[in-house]
Amino acid sequence: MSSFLTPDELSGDPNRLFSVVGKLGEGSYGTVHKAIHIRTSALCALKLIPADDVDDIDKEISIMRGCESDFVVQFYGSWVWEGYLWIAMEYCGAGSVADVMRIGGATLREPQIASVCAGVLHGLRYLHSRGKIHRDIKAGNILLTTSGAAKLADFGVAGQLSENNAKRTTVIGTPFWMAPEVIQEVGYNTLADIWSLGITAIEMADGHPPYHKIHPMRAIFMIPTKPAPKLETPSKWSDTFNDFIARCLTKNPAQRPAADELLQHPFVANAPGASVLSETILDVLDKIAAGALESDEEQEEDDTDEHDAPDIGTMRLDTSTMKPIVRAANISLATSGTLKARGSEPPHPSADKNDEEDASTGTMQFSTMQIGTFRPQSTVGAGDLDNPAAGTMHVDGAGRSHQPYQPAFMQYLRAQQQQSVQPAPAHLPQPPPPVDISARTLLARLDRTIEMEVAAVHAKYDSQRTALLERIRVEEDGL
Ligand SMILES: Nc1ncnc2c1ncn2[C@@H]1O[C@H](COP(=O)(O)OP(=O)(O)OP(=O)(O)O)[C@@H](O)[C@H]1O
Repeated sequence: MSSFLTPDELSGDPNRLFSVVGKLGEGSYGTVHKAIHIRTSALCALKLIPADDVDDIDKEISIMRGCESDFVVQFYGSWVWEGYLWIAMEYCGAGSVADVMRIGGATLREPQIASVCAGVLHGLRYLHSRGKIHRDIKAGNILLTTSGAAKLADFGVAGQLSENNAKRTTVIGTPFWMAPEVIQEVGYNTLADIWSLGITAIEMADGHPPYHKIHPMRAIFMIPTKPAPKLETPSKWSDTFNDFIARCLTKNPAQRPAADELLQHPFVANAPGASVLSETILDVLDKIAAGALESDEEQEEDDTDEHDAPDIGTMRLDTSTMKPIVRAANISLATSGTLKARGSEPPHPSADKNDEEDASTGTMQFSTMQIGTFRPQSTVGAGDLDNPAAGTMHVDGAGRSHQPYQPAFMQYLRAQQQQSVQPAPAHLPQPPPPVDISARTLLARLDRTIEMEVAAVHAKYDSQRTALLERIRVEEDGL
């Protein structure tokens, strides 16, 4: 699939090209919105990143731009416009695998995990054959279409290997999913992604990665020193699945199989097609339509009161200090359309107390400052978009502060949001309920309805087709 954008649309103000339907989620670098390309009516996802970290951003774009695979989210175009980088990309209607598990309230079944792993391995085979390392494989970075196809996304920390530089040493990724050799800084290559896939398979089965109850900074020390993790209850799963995980989680990268080889493993070689996820996705879309996101938001607010510790997002390198940065992925709610983003598991509330354990316990002494810097969401540019009340100011190189630019559609969405949440003062009569629904709201509703109908048609087609194929197979076998 190539971009629907014409060359002249790739310059100038992107506001004129898209009608934004609502927010899909928020990562550690920016916000993602569902949008319609006005000229073609094509749906797409728009990622907005404050353009103050140009090196990182250029890398994400150049890696995405060069990819043409059904297993990698398609890049359509990008613009730098008044302080923000806009990236238009393929829209994946079911959100991330992490979203599906969270909103569905359940982990995935073994055939579903096999189907996702097969998609991820196809995506990795494609990337690795081009010398690219994803470096952040986890359920939150695997997107699903409404028909259940898995695609790799979020190339914010991906790396490119060259002939002169066949191994990387930068510590990067999300702590629980990191391969031992990445943490040890002994040099790593594409096989680091295979380790992260093994951890992701455990995440899809158990609902969280190994060591999730331990502070991520401590987990970083445990991953290289402890034996490779396994499923929480191996006996609940097939031997084939247990073996697939053991192969991915081979501690010595020299013995770890590559994506090509793993695609022959019976766990993925016999994996069912994407339709195995259809029912779960339909259920999730139903829950969203029934207001699951709204109740989720309330829950999120309650949780925020209880736990002060930040969610841990992807680690990236601070180019000025050459130390990893852990940005808090304090993610807010999708206002319409698809799914809310989910960060990594929050660190255990009591974990900080244990940061500096006695070396005699076998745990290395460390403090978070040695590993990197926690940056609360309020200091991350993207957070400013949604929280003008926090009044966060950006400071430019000359020390001048300035309010961040807001794209026109963000101002519109925010005004709409404020209208819907601000109660009238108690002493004034309540205004009559609004009867004049805006065209944008109607369009958003229409879009959501059609999307669900298309997903339902897909699911129906897939199940009838599977049944007919089975009948054909039985009839032909009987001949
Ligand atoms: N192409 C897309 N189609 C549909 N939803 C998307 C798309 N891209 C992102 N999203 C949604 O937006 C959320 C945020 O995505 P983003 O890539 O900014 O951050 P993340 O990967 O969740 O976090 P981090 O950057 O910390 O790894 C995703 O979790 C997903 O719910």
